[in-house]
Amino acid sequence: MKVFTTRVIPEEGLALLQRAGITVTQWSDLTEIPAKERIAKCKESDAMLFAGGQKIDRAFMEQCRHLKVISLLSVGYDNVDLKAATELGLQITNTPGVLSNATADSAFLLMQAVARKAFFHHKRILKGEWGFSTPTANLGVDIEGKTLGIWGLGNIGTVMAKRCRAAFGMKIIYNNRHRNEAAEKDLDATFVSFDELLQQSDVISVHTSLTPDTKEKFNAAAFSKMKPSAIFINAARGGVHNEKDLIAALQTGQIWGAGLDVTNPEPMNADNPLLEMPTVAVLPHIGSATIETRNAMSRIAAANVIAALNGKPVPNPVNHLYSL
Ligand SMILES: NC(=O)C1=CN([C@@H]2O[C@H](COP(=O)(O)OP(=O)(O)OC[C@H]3O[C@@H](n4cnc5c(N)ncnc54)[C@H](OP(=O)(O)O)[C@@H]3O)[C@@H](O)[C@H]2O)C=CC1
Ligand SMILES: O=CC(=O)O
Repeated sequence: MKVFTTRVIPEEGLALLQRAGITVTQWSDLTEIPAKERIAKCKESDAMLFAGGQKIDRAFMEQCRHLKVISLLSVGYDNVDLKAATELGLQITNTPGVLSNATADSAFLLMQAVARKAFFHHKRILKGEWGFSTPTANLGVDIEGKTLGIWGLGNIGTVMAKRCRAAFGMKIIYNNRHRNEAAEKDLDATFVSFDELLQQSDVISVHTSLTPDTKEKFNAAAFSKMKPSAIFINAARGGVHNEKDLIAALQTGQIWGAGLDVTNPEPMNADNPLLEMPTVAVLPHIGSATIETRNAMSRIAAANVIAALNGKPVPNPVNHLYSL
């Protein structure tokens, strides 16, 4: 049995595949595998393991119907045409749960970096601009006791809420499509409408998946309803906010700051005005990028491949989610 991986995967997942007697071929180049090459590799393989957000569309999958599984090394599957996959009988799997802590930690880090303008100060020091500090200079804002609004209180959103409650005694409000009663009980979280979330939050942290419903939900209309002191955090997908509208909201003081682990497009251009703003912090989509977490993700992605190649039920299917 043969699996092709579109990026070099962490050691632990690789070892699991090899121990299961599967021949692993990896795309070791640091650039994205070209589309033609990807089809050629698919034709030689029984399974594919995808890392990164490369589009997996109907045209590609029509040529790869023989695959026993397309195993994603990610929890997000917005890059896959799930409807087409299911119609073509292709199993798609993901790696939920194990990356929730690391990803929430990146949102937590961004929240504090924005509140204290940490990235801006770091850039100034690099430029030799330590400067003369006065009691009214270099001021950020406190987080303690403020209201955190989570949009998408699922696995990652719940960890972010826990962290913020434990560290800063934040009051938690949230908006989902469905109420999360367990989190309401555990975190004393209050379900609010989307507009109430915008109006009441001091920090809004986005943790929804990217879907037609969530696409560019944070646009001019949404930013105009937020507090001028609000911090916007997005560690989900860049497509959930409209970048032009975010820039305008920051420039006109409609909101105070923004922390982004995800941008649209990725990578962000180095001349993007967001990178020059004192109350903005940007990370290059590193939410799950810790040694422990990426190894855990690779073990799960490998387990999905091994199950599929052995004709067993895959542990983490996502096909059923396309109709939700
Ligand atoms: N920055 C990074 O590196 C990473 C980013 N991610 C992103 O984070 C996302 C969330 O991951 P995870 O927490 O594991 O997923 P979950 O499925 O556990 O949580 C997603 C949440 O979003 C809610 N949601 C979905 N659609 C809507 C909507 N239209 N309006 C309001 N809420 C909605 C869901 O609740 P309900 O359906 O009840 O409304 C659910 O609570 C991933 O899809 C991925 O895109 C993930 C890992 C790393
Ligand atoms: O963005 C990362 C993911 O796991 O989804």
